[in-house]
Amino acid sequence: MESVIVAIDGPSGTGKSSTSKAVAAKLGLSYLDTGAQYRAITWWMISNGVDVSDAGAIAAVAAKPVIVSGTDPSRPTITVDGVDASGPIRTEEVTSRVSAVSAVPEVRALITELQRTIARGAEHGIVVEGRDIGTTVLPDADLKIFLTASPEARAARRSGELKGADVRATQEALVKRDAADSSRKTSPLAKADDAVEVDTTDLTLDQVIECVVTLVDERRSRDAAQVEASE
Ligand SMILES: Nc1ncnc2c1ncn2[C@@H]1O[C@H](COP(=O)(O)OP(=O)(O)O)[C@@H](O)[C@H]1O
Ligand SMILES: Nc1ccn([C@H]2C[C@H](O)[C@@H](COP(=O)(O)OP(=O)(O)O)O2)c(=O)n1
Repeated sequence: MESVIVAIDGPSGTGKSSTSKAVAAKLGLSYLDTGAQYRAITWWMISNGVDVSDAGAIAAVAAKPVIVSGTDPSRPTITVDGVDASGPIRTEEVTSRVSAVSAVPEVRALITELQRTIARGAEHGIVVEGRDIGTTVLPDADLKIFLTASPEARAARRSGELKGADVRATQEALVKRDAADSSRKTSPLAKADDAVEVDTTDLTLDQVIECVVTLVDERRSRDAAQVEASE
């Protein structure tokens, strides 16, 4: 089977991580959570006393942390300087600061390069999820998906995860982060022109997974037919 690269983008709570992991596991592909990488560098900045409202200060030290992502979809990992960061990157403190850190062009250049290296190294192909994968990181991806869902549905999903969190406050924080991620100058959250948009508001997670697996299969059949026709 030919290697395949799938880019899955969209705002927070649309189902990118759950869908990407499941699709990668079903199809025997690697999996990369690029949001976790931006969270990891944000955690490092906070832990090292860097003023995250100062883009210059962030840029000056952006190359220091060594971020390593494990790409097995059944057990994704992330370390910073050899330390497991999977817990600390999900704190409210990191979530509220990640948009500022990830808007710094030097940070994006370094992390984008890391993401391309990981994608190139994935033997059987990879599902990469984020905000700018289809537009900037992997513009030649074989399949691009853009997931959407209503702010209400996304907030309900997120507050279900953060046990006891207030849905309204969660929705406000989420909408604010989307606005910051969509309006930054460098590589904003955006749908690529050739991405397939899937509104997940009224779909179950299983339906979304099935939809993406079908799109990958269709893409592979189309490629196989083209190769046959050219032989
Ligand atoms: N289609 C769906 N219907 C209901 N819940 C979903 C759906 N997709 C994802 N979820 C749930 O919503 C939460 C956020 O999903 P996640 O995959 O982390 O989104 P994202 O990576 O886009 O932020 C998770 O708890 C997940 O199980
Ligand atoms: N390709 C990416 C992925 C994430 N980011 C930034 C912007 C996002 O608000 C943060 C966190 O992303 P993450 O996917 O972990 O966020 P959620 O799981 O959707 O809450 O990272 C980015 O700028 N570019």
